[in-house]
Amino acid sequence: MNPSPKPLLVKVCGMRESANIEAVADLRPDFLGFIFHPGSARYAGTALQPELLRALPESVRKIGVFVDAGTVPILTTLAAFGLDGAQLHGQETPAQCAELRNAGVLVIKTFSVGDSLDLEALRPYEGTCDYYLFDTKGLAPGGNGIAFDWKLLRDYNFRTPYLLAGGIGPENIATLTALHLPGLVGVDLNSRFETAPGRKDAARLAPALAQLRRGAAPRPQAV
Ligand SMILES: O=C(O)c1ccccc1NCC(=O)[C@H](O)[C@H](O)COP(=O)(O)O
Repeated sequence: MNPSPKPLLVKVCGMRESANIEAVADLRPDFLGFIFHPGSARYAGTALQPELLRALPESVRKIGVFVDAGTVPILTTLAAFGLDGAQLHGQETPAQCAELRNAGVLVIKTFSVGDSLDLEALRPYEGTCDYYLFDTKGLAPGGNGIAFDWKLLRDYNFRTPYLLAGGIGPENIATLTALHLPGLVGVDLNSRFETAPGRKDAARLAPALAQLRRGAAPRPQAV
C-alpha cells in the first residue's frame, strides 16, 4: 500500500497590518512571521499591535525575523510583542542559536542558497535549532521572490527538519511537493502572495494552504 501524503507546515511571512494579520490568521497557518530588520519594506516594528498578536489563536506560532541582531534585543522584542520564536536570517552562530533555544525560544535558522549548497556547513548547528529554513541568496537578506534549485537538498540527511523559502507561489507548489525532499516539513510564503509589500492576499493564500496541507502525493511505488 502507498504511504499517505505528508502534510506540510505553512509559514506566512512579512505580516504587519492588523486587519490583514487577522484575515491570514483565520486561515490557521502554522506560523506567522514579522520582520524586525529595519532595511526591509516589510518592517513590522512600528506597525504591530502587541495586544492583537496576543489575541491570535495559540496554534498560530508567531515568529520574529531578525538579521544579525544581538540575543538581548531579540529576547526583548519577543517579550514586547508576545512572540514565540525567532527566525535568524543573517550570519548568526550556533552558539547564539543555542543561547536563544535555551531561553525557551523556538529557533529557525536561515541559510541563504546560491548556485550550490555546502551541507557540511550545517553540521555545527545540529541540536541548536528547531528548524532550518533554506532561502534564496539575493540582493536583500530575504523576500527576494526568487526560487533556488530545490534539488540541491536531495541529499539532506541531518536530523533538524527544515522549511523551504524563496519565490514559492501558486505556480510552483506542485513541483516542490513532487520532489519528496528528505527533511522537508514546511514552506514559507511571502512576496508571491502579496498585493503590496507586507500585505498578503488571503484569497490567494487559502487554496495554497489547502494544497500544502494535503501534502505531496505519495511517490509512485516501484513494481
Ligand atoms: O521579506 C523580507 O523583506 C525579509 C527581509 C529581511 C530578512 C528576511 C526577510 N524575509 C524572510 C522570509 O522568511 C521570507 O518569507 C523569505 O525570504 C522568502 O521570501 P520570498 O522570496 O518573497 O517568498
